[in-house]
Amino acid sequence: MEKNPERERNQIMQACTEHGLALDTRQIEQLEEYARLLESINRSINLVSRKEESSLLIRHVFHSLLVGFHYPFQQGEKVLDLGTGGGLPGIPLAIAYPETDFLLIDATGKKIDACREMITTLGLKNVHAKKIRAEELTGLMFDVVLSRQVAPLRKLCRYAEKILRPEGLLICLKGGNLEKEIEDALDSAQKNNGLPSDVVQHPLDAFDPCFEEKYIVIAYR
Ligand SMILES: C[S@@+](CC[C@H](N)C(=O)[O-])C[C@H]1O[C@@H](n2cnc3c(N)ncnc32)[C@H](O)[C@@H]1O
Repeated sequence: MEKNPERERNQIMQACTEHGLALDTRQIEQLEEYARLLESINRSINLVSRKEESSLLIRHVFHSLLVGFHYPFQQGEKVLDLGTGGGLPGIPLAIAYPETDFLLIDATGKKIDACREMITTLGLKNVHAKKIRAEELTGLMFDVVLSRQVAPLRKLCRYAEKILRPEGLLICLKGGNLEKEIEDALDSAQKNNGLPSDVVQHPLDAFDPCFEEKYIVIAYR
């Protein structure tokens, strides 16, 4: 799809306003700058699919912001982005919610280096990046664990249940038919007395045709 920056900006601003996510001019500029940095770094490090670069602002940045339509992050909350890659969904959400603390983790060091470079360039103070595997993370607790296109729900639940506060949520961005995956996660949780006790799936196709068969999946304790 051909880029139309003004149309994309208006699309994002309108949807965010309608869903109670107020973004000021500086935040919009930071989101666009992040999309440019991602596109540029993506030429040397594979952070996002290259064939999708033309509408990167919509496919990746807007897609990440949609989490905020279902979970408005609060001041002082601690959020983990597990398997962040090039900072998705953590960096767009850190821009949109400057009073919330985000930690981005990934098993791949060069992706974390790229995240750190983008965080510094964008001047973000509420987001940090660390090279570590999810299963090695100890001593930290989070209000929300986020994950976009990383692992089956059952596996993400096993990681998240050890690091989520009692009322905490696991929020995933996923695609395709998720019925079997959700059933597996619920079965496994019942056997292990773990996360999740319930899973809710929210379709995203109303926000843009490129989100057809994409969902926000929320796993509750
Ligand atoms: C398909 S990429 C998605 C990246 C990003 N979330 C996005 O939406 O563009 C999956 C990422 O998860 C990371 N990953 C997979 N398993 C992980 C684990 N157990 N701990 C930390 N990172 C992991 C990989 O290194 C990779 O960068």
